[in-house]
Amino acid sequence: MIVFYDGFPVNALTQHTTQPALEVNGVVKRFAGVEALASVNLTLPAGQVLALLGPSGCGKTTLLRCIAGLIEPSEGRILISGEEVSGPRGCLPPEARRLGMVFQDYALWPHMTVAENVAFPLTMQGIAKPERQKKVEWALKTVGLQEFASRSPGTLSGGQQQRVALARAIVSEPRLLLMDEPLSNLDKGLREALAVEIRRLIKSLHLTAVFVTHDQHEAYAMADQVAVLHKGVIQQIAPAQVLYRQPATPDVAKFLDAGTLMSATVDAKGLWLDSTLPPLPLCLPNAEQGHLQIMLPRSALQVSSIPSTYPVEVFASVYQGEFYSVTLELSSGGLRLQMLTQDAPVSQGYLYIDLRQIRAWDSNNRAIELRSVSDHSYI
Ligand SMILES: Nc1ncnc2c1ncn2[C@@H]1O[C@H](COP(=O)(O)OP(=O)(O)OP(=O)(O)O)[C@@H](O)[C@H]1O
Repeated sequence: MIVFYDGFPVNALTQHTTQPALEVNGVVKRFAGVEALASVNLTLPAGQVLALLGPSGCGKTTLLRCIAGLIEPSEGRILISGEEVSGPRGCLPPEARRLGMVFQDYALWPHMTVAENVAFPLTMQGIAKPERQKKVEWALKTVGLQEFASRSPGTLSGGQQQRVALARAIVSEPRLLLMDEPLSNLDKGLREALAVEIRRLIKSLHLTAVFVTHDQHEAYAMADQVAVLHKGVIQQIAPAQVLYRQPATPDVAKFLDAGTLMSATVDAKGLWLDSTLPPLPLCLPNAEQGHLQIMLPRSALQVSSIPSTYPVEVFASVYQGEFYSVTLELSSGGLRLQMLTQDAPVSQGYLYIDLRQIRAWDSNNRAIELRSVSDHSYI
């Protein structure tokens, strides 16, 4: 089937198939003495955008480069649209993988015009000039830069240069679009605008894309699924809302800064945040006892003037535009908790906690479900 976008055929972009666009199976990458990736598995359906998110050194770029064919995995297989591009039988070079790539520093050739930069992959493929011109025109129009075709990249702004890089990445109808920190060289306002623009473009062309970022807001703005990496391991792959509300491990919760992470103890009396405070009415299934890691999400906390078991004081409050980021101190214990509020916080009050929102993990970092032993969800 040939599909047209803005009058131009984009057949290869819109291959309708049930095959995943990308499969990564048991990929390990070792550099001398460093295991950058430890058995990574993921499957990305066609038409989806995946963000690789995580702290510096967690292996995001290594994974993207393995998918691109820029480095060879030590173990495992990578399939693009069902074709093995990396595995025990060897590795296809990047140029044979039919990918589009966008880099953080744009990687445009300064001695070529914008149009020549965009045409470059087509020239390498030996595509004849008339077709090349047509496709370059389409790609530049798609990113809104048709007026800039004869300009030198050096005369463009950062955002415009990244759009040229994007045009070059899509011009040869890639099976997969790969982007390495595509927005991190741009200032905040432009980053947000371009994130939305890139996502719209990817969706309108029915592309499948994988991008690396260390910025969770960028990941949420652009991706359908976010994979959080920690020390070469994918800890969780999920849509942003699931990730934020139900982080699979304490490392994910910590990286997303989704609330206050702390250790706690559970016994027959309840969940103890601190030995000087009354326990929360929560228990484990089968009445197990022991040490846990828990997270109290910001959204689970409220402060009221109506007395509760937990008197609190506002330790610090930072106005952040539409809300205040507040650090509370539990009066009796000195324990500090993070919360958000839209109204200017009063200096003291009583804490109410939505018990249903508390997340817990056992000593092996496995998520476990807490059960309420109270009739109330807020205490
Ligand atoms: N060519 C290399 N030789 C040796 N070690 C490497 C090489 N490339 C990456 N590493 C190591 O592998 C680990 C993962 O690096 P990688 O660049 O994938 O992380 P990252 O998550 O992309 O980090 P950042 O956000 O800082 O770019 C790091 O410990 C890094 O030092």
